[in-house]
Amino acid sequence: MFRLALRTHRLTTKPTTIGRSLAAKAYSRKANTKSQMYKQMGIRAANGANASPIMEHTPLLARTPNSSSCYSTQGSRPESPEKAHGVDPEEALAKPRGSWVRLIRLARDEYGMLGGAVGLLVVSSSVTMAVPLAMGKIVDIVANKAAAPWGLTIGQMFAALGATFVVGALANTGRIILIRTAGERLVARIRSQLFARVIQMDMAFFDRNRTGDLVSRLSNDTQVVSKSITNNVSDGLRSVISAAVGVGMMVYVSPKLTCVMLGIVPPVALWAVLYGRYIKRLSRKTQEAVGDLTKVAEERIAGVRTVQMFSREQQEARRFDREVARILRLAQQEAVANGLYFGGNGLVGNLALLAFLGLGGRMVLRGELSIGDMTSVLLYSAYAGASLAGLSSFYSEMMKGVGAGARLFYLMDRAAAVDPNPQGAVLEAFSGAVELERVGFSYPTRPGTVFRDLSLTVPAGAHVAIAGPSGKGKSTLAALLLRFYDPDEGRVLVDGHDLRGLSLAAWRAHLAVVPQDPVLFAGTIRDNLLFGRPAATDAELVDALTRADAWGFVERFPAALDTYVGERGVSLSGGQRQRVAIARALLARPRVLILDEATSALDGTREARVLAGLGDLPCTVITVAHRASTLMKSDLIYVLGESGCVVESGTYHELMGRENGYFRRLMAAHAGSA
Ligand SMILES: Nc1ncnc2c1ncn2[C@@H]1O[C@H](COP(=O)(O)OP(=O)(O)OP(=O)(O)O)[C@@H](O)[C@H]1O
Repeated sequence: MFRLALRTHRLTTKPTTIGRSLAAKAYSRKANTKSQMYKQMGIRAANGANASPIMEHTPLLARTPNSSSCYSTQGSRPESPEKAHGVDPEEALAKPRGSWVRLIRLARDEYGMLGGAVGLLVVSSSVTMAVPLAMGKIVDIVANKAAAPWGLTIGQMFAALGATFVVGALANTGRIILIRTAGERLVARIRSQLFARVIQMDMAFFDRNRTGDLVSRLSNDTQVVSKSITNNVSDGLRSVISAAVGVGMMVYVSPKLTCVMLGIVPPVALWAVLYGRYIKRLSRKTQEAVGDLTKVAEERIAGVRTVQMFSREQQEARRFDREVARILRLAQQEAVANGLYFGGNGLVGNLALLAFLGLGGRMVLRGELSIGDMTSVLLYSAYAGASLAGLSSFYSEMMKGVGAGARLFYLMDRAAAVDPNPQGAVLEAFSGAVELERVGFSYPTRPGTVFRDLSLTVPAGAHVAIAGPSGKGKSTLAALLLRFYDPDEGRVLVDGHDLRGLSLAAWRAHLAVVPQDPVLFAGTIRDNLLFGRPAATDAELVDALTRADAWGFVERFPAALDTYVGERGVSLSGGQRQRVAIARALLARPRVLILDEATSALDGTREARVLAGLGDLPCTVITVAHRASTLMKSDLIYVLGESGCVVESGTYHELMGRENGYFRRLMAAHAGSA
């Protein structure tokens, strides 16, 4: 079934190409010499006029590392300080992106709801603002035996006031429901958009940013932002309405008293602006600190086995405490700022009240003002004063939102270092031939060069192995083929096309990589396999597991394919995880399969069974391996050396036959250490 499916795969690989590459591969296993293999693959001999890239490269590769023209630059440049704590250096250099206008625009899909809420707010605020006037009238009715306004009886006046309050309460209820709903919808939308952005970021981004910080942005920052433009805007508008109506009514009742009370506005406004700016800075720092805290918690809980293995629970608890203390310090700074701000405001308000009572009392005594009017102005000024405080807290909350928003906008705006080129070419008939042409590469977070002038060719359908000492770039090759990174120099070619010209998603569909420590997702074995190809049937799952020598143990689990594998696949052994990951890769029907020490946890017999299961696959297989048993099965081996380029290439027997050859010494060292 699986084989049938492979044949009908949508990749319309030319039958002749497959046939030729398979025949070449089959033959090459029997062939004793490299020249026979190349000949069969249709590649001309090394000394021919039109030698293939492999053969052009061979004389260089045949040199020992000392004689190689490649020279080591690894670590030659000073390493950039990698991010250990706090902000991604790239982000720190990015221009500030948060502005309140942009923040408000985030909520454009909720403008309707927010508009409705504003309408209801006007109703409820109008009701609230009618209270002081009504109070003043009641005081005058009681103190001066004045008549109720508009010819109403006192009973009717109380009934009308009661009805007005009910309308106000209903409007307030509606406002709160609309605002909360708009806020939650906004959080949900920003989270979805942000996650979709983050999951598409290039690997350099993930090298710099840690999971916990990104999770914190998705959970905390989104909430701060949403609150600042829903609840906060609503409260701010209520303050604006209260302040405007309050001041208007004060002017209407007594312009003279109003002037005294308005004298406090300029200092309070200045105080509020200073406070808001301070809070904005503090908010950004707090969000970063919360990000770091989440980072530490996430990493240490995920790695709890290692923590306990080294009995480092206390140490890690202390590390967490340090992060908690950092947030606490920032919260304390905010508390002090808060206290000073509101304490100062209260003092100014009370001093203004004293001035008001002095002047107002004198006016009442002189008969310039009734007690009821003085009561009204007093209540309106209390409302207006509270609104001023509300306005400044609106400003500081907005600034908090701008601070948190900057962290979100950075993610939304960041251009991918690797262009996914969605309009790029799609290789419908990809043969599986891969070539690296004079590739130079260093990781963006670590300038020391990994590859310099690296060239190698992997013929279609061949089984090629990459060998070399640890840390010389074997896994990096897979990363370049996946376009997790683009080379700094040179090109990666597939069927002669530069990878950068291809649609990234379409290209990756041709490729499957199984790393040494593959990650399985929390779920069942079936869920994990279907990740490779969601439409696969059970028979195809079993076939892929059989090829990966995994069906034997899966079948014996009581729940078989429906066995839960735990987070990152922890409830499987390392070897079982590797084999399930190989099966998952096979289900993706790749034209190029990269096994990056993907069988390292298996014993020799099991590894041989897995490799035998892959033997007749119509795809190019690139294996990163140290073991002689794996390397022996390859048609061609490229050996990466100290110099960041290929130092030798050939079949296993050719390379082992070289007196004092690099590969031979490498294998001897490996055998010695094994
Ligand atoms: N994401 C990364 N960011 C920065 N440097 C990296 C990254 N991944 C690998 N490196 C560095 O690049 C170099 C090559 O690493 P790579 O993993 O390709 O080596 P390798 O040959 O596969 O090693 P091994 O045999 O130990 O698996 C190493 O010096 C490594 O420290």
